[in-house]
Amino acid sequence: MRVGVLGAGSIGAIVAEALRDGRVPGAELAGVVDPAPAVAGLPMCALPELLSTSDLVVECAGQRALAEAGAQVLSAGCDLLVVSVGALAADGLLEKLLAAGPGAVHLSTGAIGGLDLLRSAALLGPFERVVIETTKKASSLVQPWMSEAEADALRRTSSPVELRRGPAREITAAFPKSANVAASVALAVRNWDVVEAAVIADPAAPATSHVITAAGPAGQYRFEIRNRPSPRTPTSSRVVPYAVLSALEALASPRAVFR
Ligand SMILES: NC(=O)C1=CN([C@@H]2O[C@H](COP(=O)(O)OP(=O)(O)OC[C@H]3O[C@@H](n4cnc5c(N)ncnc54)[C@H](O)[C@@H]3O)[C@@H](O)[C@H]2O)C=CC1
Ligand SMILES: O=C([O-])CC(=O)C(=O)O
Repeated sequence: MRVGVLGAGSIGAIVAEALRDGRVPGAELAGVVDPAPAVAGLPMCALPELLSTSDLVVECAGQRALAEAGAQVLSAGCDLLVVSVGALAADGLLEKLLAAGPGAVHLSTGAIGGLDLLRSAALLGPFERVVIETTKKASSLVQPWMSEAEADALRRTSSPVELRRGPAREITAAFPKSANVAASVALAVRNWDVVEAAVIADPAAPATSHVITAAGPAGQYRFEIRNRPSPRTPTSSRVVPYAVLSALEALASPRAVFR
């Protein structure tokens, strides 16, 4: 399987290096598209060239890049592995991608787990309540839409502060580099409206945490994830490129894969 990488920042660079170095059985690196890659020594190319040489493209370039390039990837016949899952909160984007085929759409589990169980349980009956609370280092959560006063208070805070709480669709759009996981949970439970998401800024947070609680007819669940942040891009957890590599391994050589 020839894999193209769209976006070679903290996630994509690790994915591209592993593919280049032959560390994913059955997969090889077709090329990398990024105007400003995080590392040197990758085989850079333009998007049209990537699409003509890849069987599958991994998007690790951000929500806007997925919205702009996703349909083009799929209509070129490449499968697409999405990391910026939160882009799918935009009205109609998932439908547009699914209609753009022949390429198939895959979603990365990214920074969290439990999605398989939530997905299974949602088949028995709708969840009554689902909450995902994300806590990150305060300084990494400043957003362009914040007022100068709010951004300043966030940089200076000495205690944890809940920045926003609301529907998953709104929170993932408000924190596009930090709350893709809220969209992943909503897609797993098959219902955007039941999922409440919160983003909490903690100046002293040694790790990024995601706490997912869910209750429905199949049972009650609580997943608590504490991830080390990426040293390069602290909004992203260090495990995310390895979630991508695990998915690529399963797609390229499916041997005893959990489904
Ligand atoms: N599903 C999940 O659990 C998670 C999803 N993410 C998503 O992954 C994205 C990438 O994360 P990182 O690698 O940590 O960010 P990063 O900022 O380190 O890297 C992003 C890279 O994409 C490049 N880029 C931007 N627009 C591009 C375009 N149109 N075409 C090609 N390259 C482009 C940038 O130059 C940069 O090198 C985040 O923005 C976020 O949306 C991040 C963490 C977890
Ligand atoms: O990496 C993480 O912990 C989560 C993240 O940034 C996101 O969901 O956008």
